[in-house]
Amino acid sequence: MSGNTFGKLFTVTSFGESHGLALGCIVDGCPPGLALCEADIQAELDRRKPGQSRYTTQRREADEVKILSGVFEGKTTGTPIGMVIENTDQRSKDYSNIKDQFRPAHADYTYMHKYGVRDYRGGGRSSARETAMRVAAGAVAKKYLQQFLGIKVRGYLSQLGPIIVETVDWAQVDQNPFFCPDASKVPEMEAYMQALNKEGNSIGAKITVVAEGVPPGLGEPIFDRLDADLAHGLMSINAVKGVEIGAGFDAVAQKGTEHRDEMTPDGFLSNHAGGILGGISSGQDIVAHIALKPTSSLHIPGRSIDVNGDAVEVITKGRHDPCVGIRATPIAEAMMAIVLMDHFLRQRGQNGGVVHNMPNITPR
Ligand SMILES: Cc1cc2nc3c(=O)[nH]c(=O)nc-3n(C[C@H](O)[C@H](O)[C@H](O)COP(=O)(O)O)c2cc1C
Ligand SMILES: C=C(O[C@@H]1CC(C(=O)O)=C[C@@H](OP(=O)(O)O)[C@H]1O)C(=O)O
Repeated sequence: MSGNTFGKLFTVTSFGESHGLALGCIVDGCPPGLALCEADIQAELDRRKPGQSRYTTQRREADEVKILSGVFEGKTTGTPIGMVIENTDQRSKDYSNIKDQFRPAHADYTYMHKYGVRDYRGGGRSSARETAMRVAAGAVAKKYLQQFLGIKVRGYLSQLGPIIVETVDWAQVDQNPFFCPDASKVPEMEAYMQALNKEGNSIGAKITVVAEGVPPGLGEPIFDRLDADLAHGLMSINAVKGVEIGAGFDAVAQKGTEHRDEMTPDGFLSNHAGGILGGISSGQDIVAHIALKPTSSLHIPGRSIDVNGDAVEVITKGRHDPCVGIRATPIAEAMMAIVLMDHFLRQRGQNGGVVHNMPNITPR
């Protein structure tokens, strides 16, 4: 299988470049009978699309999705679901002066080493524009998980540079351009981003993503552990430099008595494990955090080399996200939903379902 496909039983293959004609994906493995229409997908795409606030890239794309196949009379048929989005606002000329130069921290240098040729119009295939298709595929998984299993996947911005979010009110997440769950932090974020934009610099961010209602028993014990697959899915998002499940790196400083999630007949007493034990879901909320690096394309000159190996100063024109994390919440949700959907199908294939004759441990 090529590196352009993700998953084992619920697979997502994407194609397309940022400045090409279109982006598309094929979602294979979705069971028949799920009511699905373009509006279901569009609602998720509209959360991710560029050009919606002054704190994101000013490239303006409608990201209007067309479903080409796999849906008949409003329901999935079980055959591959093909979806496509046309690119309309490329402005490739902005990149002509750096076509032979490598932007430090972007993928230009490594793509050239791997392929010996590079689509220098924008980020080409390395542009996070590709994540539109993950969001489209994730919308299918999200809908199935919610409708047939009662699983809800949602996320939020938990840190923007030095600004840490401590209070989570889910109702506020979609009410501001940051996906911030604490409205009282929004003015601080706006002021921070305005100062950053003036400086022409970029900043990192952290996203938290949570799946509620996941039954115990999803996952695999060894290589394809649910946490390993989640880490793969989340780390596969552009600019992600770290993934934590549950306590993550905080576990280093914890003692066993603090970290272990004790159980009572009424449920777990804490969730440091992030809902996964031995690679298998415990029935608690699945909690993951991702760290996104600051955007590499900057108007501030940076030292680099060109295709001949000569020293150059790179200045990137084009339109860029000053903080890529601001738009990453729907993408992280999509990747978590895709992984859970894949493991649900695997569990159904091997065990015929997810309900076992187990003591009734109520998830916290
Ligand atoms: C939602 C989102 C938007 C992004 N926007 C930009 C951007 O405008 N300019 C840029 O240089 N990088 C942007 N990136 C990051 C690049 O796509 C990424 O750094 C590049 O593909 C290299 O991959 P790596 O950072 O994972 O090594 C964005 C990433 C995400 C997730
Ligand atoms: C277009 C989108 O974001 C792009 C992500 C991106 C990058 O390098 O990742 C670089 C910029 O675009 P280009 O490919 O033209 O350089 C962003 O505008 C989008 O998300 O739809």
